[in-house]
Amino acid sequence: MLKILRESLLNAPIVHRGDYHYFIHPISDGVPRLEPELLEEVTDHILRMVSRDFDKIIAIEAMGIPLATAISMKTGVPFCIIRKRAYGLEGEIKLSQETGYSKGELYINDISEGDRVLIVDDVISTGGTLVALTEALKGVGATVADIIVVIERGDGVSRLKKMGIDVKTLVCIDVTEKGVSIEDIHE
Ligand SMILES: O=P(O)(O)OC[C@H]1O[C@H](OP(=O)(O)OP(=O)(O)O)[C@H](O)[C@@H]1O
Ligand code: HPA
Repeated sequence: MLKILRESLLNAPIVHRGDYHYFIHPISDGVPRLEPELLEEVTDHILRMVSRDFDKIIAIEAMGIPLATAISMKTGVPFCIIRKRAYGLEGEIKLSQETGYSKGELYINDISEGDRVLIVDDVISTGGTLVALTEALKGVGATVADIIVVIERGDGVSRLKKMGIDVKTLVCIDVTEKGVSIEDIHE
């Protein structure tokens, strides 16, 4: 299980974004191409790890989108995208996103009080994105049924755990300038 994910991570190239060693991978970048076999391997695994008790899937632009699309088609549950662009619709919520290498704004639309959401994303690193998103969802009154992230690096998961928020991940990696190594894989 997760054979394609494991092998593709071990072959991922590294580039520098300031001091940050950034790995480039089909799931986190769509580069190189995302083969359907990898997307299916990852999506099937996600569906084995989460409770099925959600009525909306939330994806974070950009690379949460292919995952949410596949999960939506397998479950019949609709998905909403947290966008980097404002629409100016009534009720739109703006949040500040800070990652290990970038800062920007995210905008939530069409999430309401009482929604039970599955949050899906490609990578968790510092946890900055998920901290901001989960706080905003709490403000809206939505319930988070599960948070599932494919690739874990850094201390984001323990940062969220200290806040009482459980994040499930498929694989935990370490990234140096030499490449990716696998620390833990949830097969
Ligand atoms: O845990 P953090 O340090 O917050 O990092 C994780 C975030 O970084 C990436 O987003 P990015 O803004 O690079 O978007 P992308 O999906 O467009 O690559 C990734 O998709 C997560 O959303
Ligand atoms: O190193 C990374 N690579 C791809 N996406 C990411 N999102 C956070 N860190 C990374």
